[in-house]
Amino acid sequence: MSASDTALRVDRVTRTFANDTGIRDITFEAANRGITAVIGPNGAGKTVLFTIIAGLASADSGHVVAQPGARTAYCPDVPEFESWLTAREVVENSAAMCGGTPSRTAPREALALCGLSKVENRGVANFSRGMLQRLGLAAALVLDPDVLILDEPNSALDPIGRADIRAVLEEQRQHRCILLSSHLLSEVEQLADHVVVMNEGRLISSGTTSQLLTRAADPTWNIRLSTPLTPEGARMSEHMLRARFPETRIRFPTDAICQARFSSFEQAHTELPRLIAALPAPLIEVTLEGRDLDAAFARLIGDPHP
Ligand SMILES: Nc1ncnc2c1ncn2[C@@H]1O[C@H](COP(=O)(O)OP(=O)(O)OP(=O)(O)O)[C@@H](O)[C@H]1O
Repeated sequence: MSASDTALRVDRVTRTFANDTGIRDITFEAANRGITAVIGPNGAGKTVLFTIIAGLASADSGHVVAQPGARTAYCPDVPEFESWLTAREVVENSAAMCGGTPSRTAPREALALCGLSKVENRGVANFSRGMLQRLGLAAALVLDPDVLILDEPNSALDPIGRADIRAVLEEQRQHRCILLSSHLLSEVEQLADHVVVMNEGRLISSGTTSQLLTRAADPTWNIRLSTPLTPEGARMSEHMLRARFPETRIRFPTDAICQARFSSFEQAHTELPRLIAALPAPLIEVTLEGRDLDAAFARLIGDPHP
């Protein structure tokens, strides 16, 4: 990533606590347009990292380098607001912190974007956690930040709310650097350009979403046949294919799927087309097993039961 494409560089950031928890030696870069997701199990250090990037906490060592004059907004997972304010007042107060610089997003527009127009005049005291999350995002958007940090922005949202916020982030990614953490890995997979994986305070992987999926994937393919085989046909095919491809683990988990596990992606590159040609029926689909972020994440953090 060139310096002009980089919104911020996290350089060997360490912050530890008395109980030996915290984060250690975290280094990565985030692009100035797009979504960088930070994922990791509970206690991995995502919030500690975000509060340091946002300037709300300091590191023991290391640096966070942003573009000169860049504005940062941080939204915690369930933000808290003064209970006597209305939603609109919360967002207007936030906009007032812009210090006279015109924001790309006006308060009422931000409320509308986050699905809060109908309740903009309601007091926030009785807002649900999901509504507070929407409001936190609206209050952050009116600041027109160059770096928008969202700590688990969808943890309290229902499926419709998640789709709404996903649409907002899809649009906002064109204007700013968005850093987000989430345990909903299917959401991350749809949204993120770059994924940073943390575990027990350390960075264990950083790369584009597709690099991560490929790096963590197993060289196992499921080949779906157009016509199911008889049990006898499947047994005979398995026998014949195993004899012909002795280095590949071949089985028929169902009567219409041949599963082939290669020793490496390199071996698969040469063997998979030959195996397909040797199948007893035409195929309709070839998919890489476990090529989703949940499976990649489980493998990266060493979960023996992904
Ligand atoms: N102020 C603090 N004092 C002591 N320990 C802390 C403090 N803040 C965080 N920790 C510890 O640092 C570790 C990382 O915490 P953090 O909240 O960043 O995790 P997380 O990845 O955000 O987890 P979750 O997914 O559960 O939100 C945890 O073990 C936590 O107990």
